[in-house]
Amino acid sequence: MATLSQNLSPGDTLGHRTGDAPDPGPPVLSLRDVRIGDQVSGREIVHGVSFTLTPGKVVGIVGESGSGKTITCRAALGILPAHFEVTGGSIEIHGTDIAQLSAAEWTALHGVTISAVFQDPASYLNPSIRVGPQVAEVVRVKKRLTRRAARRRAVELLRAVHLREPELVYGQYPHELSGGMLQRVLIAAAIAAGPRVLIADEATTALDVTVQAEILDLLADLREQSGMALVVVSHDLAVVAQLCDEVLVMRQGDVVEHGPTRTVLHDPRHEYTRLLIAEHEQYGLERFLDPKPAPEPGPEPGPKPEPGSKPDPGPKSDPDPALDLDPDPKEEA
Ligand SMILES: Nc1ncnc2c1ncn2[C@@H]1O[C@H](COP(=O)(O)OP(=O)(O)OP(=O)(O)O)[C@@H](O)[C@H]1O
Repeated sequence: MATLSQNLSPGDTLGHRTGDAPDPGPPVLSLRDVRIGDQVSGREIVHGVSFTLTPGKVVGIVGESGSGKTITCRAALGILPAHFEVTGGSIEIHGTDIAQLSAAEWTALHGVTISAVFQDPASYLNPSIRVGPQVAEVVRVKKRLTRRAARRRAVELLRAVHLREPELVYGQYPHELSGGMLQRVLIAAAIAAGPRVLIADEATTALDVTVQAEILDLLADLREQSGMALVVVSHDLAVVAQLCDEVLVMRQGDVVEHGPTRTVLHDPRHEYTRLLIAEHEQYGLERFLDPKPAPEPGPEPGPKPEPGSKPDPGPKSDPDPALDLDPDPKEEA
């Protein structure tokens, strides 16, 4: 699969690139013992979530329905429902406590530093506006491009998320596109301003298996090529096994288990995690946990893949200049 943002130069802000020595850099997002309460019922909904995202890192959040995954993400995005509030702990984006941010500062961060894709893309797009201009608007506002440059950029982004005939898609209305196409449009809009963190909340749940696999590849690509960090919320342990470095297992507002994905999925400590894994095994989770051994060793065999390691995606194709996630506005305008 072609890759995204491959022409970021080494000094670009997104930093981490495939093949670099691991230098994660300072956290882009960190949650410390975050508690969230519902002011109406007086109930605490989330009882302390902590994790740290450095550039290029992918953290998964799994757990049963209603366990607090989405609310936790919404807290990190500063978009909690009206009667919810962070009642304890702290959330920092690039070292700044979000409790200190003004509305204008949030507006500046959204899309540029932190962005999100949720399930049900249709509800996030305006049905009466063609999809291309909706993506172009994000670029125009966040990257301060002219209308013409923003249009060109939007088409590039639609191509980058592997929509065939991006020019045609640009002029289509949401109802003319399939669920998978809409989800790609939403991803295009979410990555349009080159965010350092993308929160993907059940972003592939509604899609068929093939489209889901393509979108997961796309997210993995973005992470590898641009150093974008990801929070992946999913019911599906196979998604987490494929994509995430670390996983949190939530149940009823508690994090019952948290650790490297491989460790948690191979050696679950909590009864609930064991149950989740047992439920998934019938759907072939082991495919992702135990990738096939490497083919016949050559003269200098590489290390044997550890159980649970991600399959080697193979060499990346040549950089495509159209795929720079963070173009210089001066050049484009
Ligand atoms: N907008 C809202 N208004 C009222 N209660 C809400 C709202 N959003 C979530 N809740 C409640 O907060 C709790 C946590 O919900 P949340 O959506 O975070 O769960 P989740 O783990 O993401 O579940 P799912 O996997 O079903 O999306 C639940 O009890 C839910 O009913």
